[in-house]
Amino acid sequence: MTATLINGNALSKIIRADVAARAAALAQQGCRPGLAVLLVGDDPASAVYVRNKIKACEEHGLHSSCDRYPADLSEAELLARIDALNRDPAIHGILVQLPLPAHINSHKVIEAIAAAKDVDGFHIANAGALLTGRPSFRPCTPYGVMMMLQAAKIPLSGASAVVIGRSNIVGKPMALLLLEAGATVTICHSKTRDLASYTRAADIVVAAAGQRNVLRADMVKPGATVIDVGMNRDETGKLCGDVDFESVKEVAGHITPVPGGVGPMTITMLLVNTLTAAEQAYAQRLPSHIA
Ligand SMILES: Nc1nc2c(c(=O)[nH]1)N[C@@H](CN(C=O)c1ccc(C(=O)N[C@@H](CCC(=O)O)C(=O)O)cc1)CN2
Repeated sequence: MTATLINGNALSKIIRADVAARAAALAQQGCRPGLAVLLVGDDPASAVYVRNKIKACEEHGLHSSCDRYPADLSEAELLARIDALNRDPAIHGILVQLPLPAHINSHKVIEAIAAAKDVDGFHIANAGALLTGRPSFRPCTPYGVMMMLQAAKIPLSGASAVVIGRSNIVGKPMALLLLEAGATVTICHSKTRDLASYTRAADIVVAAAGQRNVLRADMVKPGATVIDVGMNRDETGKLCGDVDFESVKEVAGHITPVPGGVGPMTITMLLVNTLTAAEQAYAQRLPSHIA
C-alpha cells in the first residue's frame, strides 16, 4: 500500500488565505504588517528562498523590504542595519537569511534582533520560551511540520517520535514542539549508533539531517508518518530530501514530498509569525503599529 501524501502546497494555500484575510483586517485599522529580510552573500539557494518569501508577502498583503549585501559585508554593518530595523515602526518582523558568511557570528546577529520582531523564532529569548513550554514565535520549519501533522490528524499524544538532526533551526525546536504535544521524543544525529533501531520503533520520523537517503524503507515501521525536511540535490541536480521517497512511500502510512512538502510550509509559517508580530504590536500600541 502506498502512503498518503501530506501536501505542503495545498495546506499552505488554506493557511495563506487566512493570513491574507487577517492582514487585510489589520490594514483596515491602519497597520500593514511589515517584514524586513536581510541576505548576505550570493548563495543561490538562499537567493531563491528570499525571493519566495518576498513574493509570498506581496501576494498576501504584507509589506516587505529586502536588503541584499555582498559576502564581505562586515558584522558591524549588519548589526547597525538590524538596530535601525528594530526601531523602524513599519517593520514588525526581521529575518536574517541563514547561513551567513563564516566571518559573521550568527548567534550575535540573531541576538541583536528585538525578540518581539524575531519572526524566525531563533532569538535566545524565543528559544528559551519554547524550552520552558511558553512558546512565542515558533521556528517556521518545525511550526510548519506541526501544522502538517495536525492537518493529517496524526495522533501525537503518547506517540513515539524520532527527529534525525540536532540543528538549532530545525532538530532541537522540532523535538520540543513534539514533546509539548505529548510525544515521546528521541533526537538522533550523526553520532547516533544504529539509527535504524530508533527509527524502526517510531510512529513518527522527522528527517532533518541534511543528507540524502538518510532514511530508507527498511528503517521505517509499517504505517509510520515520515516527514522530510531535507533540501538536497541528486547527481542530476534534481531537488530531493533526506528520505528515499520512492521506497519509503511503500511502507509509511503518511509521507511528505520534496519539493512541495515542508518547504512551502516554512514560508507560510513565516507569514503567520509576521502577522502575529504585527497584531501583537498593534494590540499593545507599540510604536511599530504605525503603518
Ligand atoms: N533565516 C532563516 N534561514 C533559513 C531558514 C529559515 O527558516 N530562516 N530555513 C532554511 C531555508 N528556507 C528558508 O529560509 C527554505 C527552504 C526551502 C523552502 C522551499 O519552499 N522549498 C521548496 C523548493 C524550492 C526550490 O525549488 O529550491 C519545496 O520544498 O517545495 C523554503 C524555505 C535555511 N535558512
